[in-house]
Amino acid sequence: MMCDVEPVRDEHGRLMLVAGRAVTVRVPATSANLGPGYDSLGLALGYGDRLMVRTRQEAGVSVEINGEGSDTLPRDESHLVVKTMRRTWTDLGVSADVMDAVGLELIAENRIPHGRGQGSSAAAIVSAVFAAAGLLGLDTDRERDVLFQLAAHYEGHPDNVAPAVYGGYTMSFAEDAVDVSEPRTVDEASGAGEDSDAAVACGATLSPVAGGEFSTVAARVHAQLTPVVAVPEMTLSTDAARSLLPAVVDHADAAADAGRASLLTYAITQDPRHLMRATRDWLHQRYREEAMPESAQLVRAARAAGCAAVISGAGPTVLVLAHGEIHADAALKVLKEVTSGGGWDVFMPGLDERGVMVEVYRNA
Ligand SMILES: Nc1ncnc2c1ncn2[C@@H]1O[C@H](COP(=O)(O)OP(=O)(O)O)[C@@H](O)[C@H]1O
Ligand SMILES: N[C@@H](CCOP(=O)(O)O)C(=O)O
Repeated sequence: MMCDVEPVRDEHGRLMLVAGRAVTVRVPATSANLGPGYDSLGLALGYGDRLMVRTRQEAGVSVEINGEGSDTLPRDESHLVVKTMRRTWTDLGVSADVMDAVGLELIAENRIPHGRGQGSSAAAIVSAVFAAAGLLGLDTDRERDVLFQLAAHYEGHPDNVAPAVYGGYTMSFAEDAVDVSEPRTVDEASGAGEDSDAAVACGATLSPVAGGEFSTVAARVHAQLTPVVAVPEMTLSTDAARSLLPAVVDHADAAADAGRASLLTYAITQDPRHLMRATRDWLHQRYREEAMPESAQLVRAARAAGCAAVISGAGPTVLVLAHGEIHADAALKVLKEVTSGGGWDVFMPGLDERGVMVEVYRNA
C-alpha cells in the first residue's frame, strides 16, 4: 500500500472521514470452486477492475462507470461499491453525520464481466472495503486480514473474496460458529439493510472481526499452472445458481468430493499433472446444469479432450486449468473449436499473485 494520509479521530476516538483524499484500488478477477472446492477454493486471475474514489467538501455522490456495467449499473447510493463503502465505514465506527457531510466521487474502470462466474461482485465488495479503509488513513496492508473478514462477511462466501484480497490460490473455510447447514443467497448473506457489528475500530489498528466467520490460507501457484477461460454472452446471477443447490448431499458424494479437493491443492501448488482427476466435483455443477446447458456441454467436451475443465464460480464461464504452455495452447484450441459457432470469448487471463492493491493520496 502507498499512503500519505493519517487516520483522523473525533473527540470520542472515532475514525473520521475527511474531504480532500483520494484512493485508487486495483482488484483481480477470481475463479471460485475450481471443481471440488465449493465455497472454499479460489484463484486470482491476471486481470481485474480499477476503482478511484475522492472525498470532497460538497455532500452527495457522483459515479462514473467505464466498461462493464456502464449501461446497467445505478449511479447513486444503491451502487454496490457506494453501499459497501458506507457499510464499511459504519462497521469501522464512523458516525452517520460525518459520513453524510462528506461528498464522494467514484470512477470505476470495470473489466470483470458481470454474472459470469469471475467474481465481479466480490471484486466490487473488496475494492469498496479497501477504498473505504484507505480513505480513513488506515494501513490496508497491515489490516488486510480484518478487511478480508469484513469483505467475506458482506459477500456471504469467502472463496472469491480471498483470492481477490491475497492473490494466488486460496483455501478458505468457515469458522466453527457459523451454521452452514442452510445455503444462503448473496442478499441474505450480505444482510442488506441489517445493522452490523462485524468489526470495531479501536486504537491505531482494527480489532479482529467479532466472531470472524471465515478464514483463509493463501498459497503460491505452481509455475506451470495456466488458466484458460471461455466466457459466454449469457449471464447467470450467483443467487440464481445457488438457489439450484440441494440443502443436503449424499455422504458418498461428500467423501468423493473431499478426496478430489485435497488432491487439487496438491495439483495446483506442487504437481499439475494431477489436475484432470483433481477437478471432479460432486457438490454443485450437476445441479446447476439446467441453468447453463451450453457451459455444461463445453466442460464435457473439453474434459473428453483431456482438459481439466470446470465451471468457474457459479458459472457460466468455463475454466480450464492447464499445465505448461503446450497444454494451455491445446486447451485454447479445444475451447475455440467447440465454441466456434460464436457467442464466446476464449482467452488466457494469466494469474495474479498480489491481490488487491491500494494507493491513497491527498487530493486538496
Ligand atoms: N464493479 C461493480 N460495481 C457495481 N456493481 C457490481 C460490480 N460488479 C458486480 N456488481 C453487481 O454484482 C452483480 C453480479 O454479481 P454475481 O451475480 O455474484 O455474479 P459474479 O459471478 O459476476 O460475481 C452485478 O449484476 C451487479 O449488480
Ligand atoms: N462458491 C460460489 C462461488 C460464486 O462465484 P461467482 O464468481 O459466480 O460469484 C458459488 O458457487 O455459488
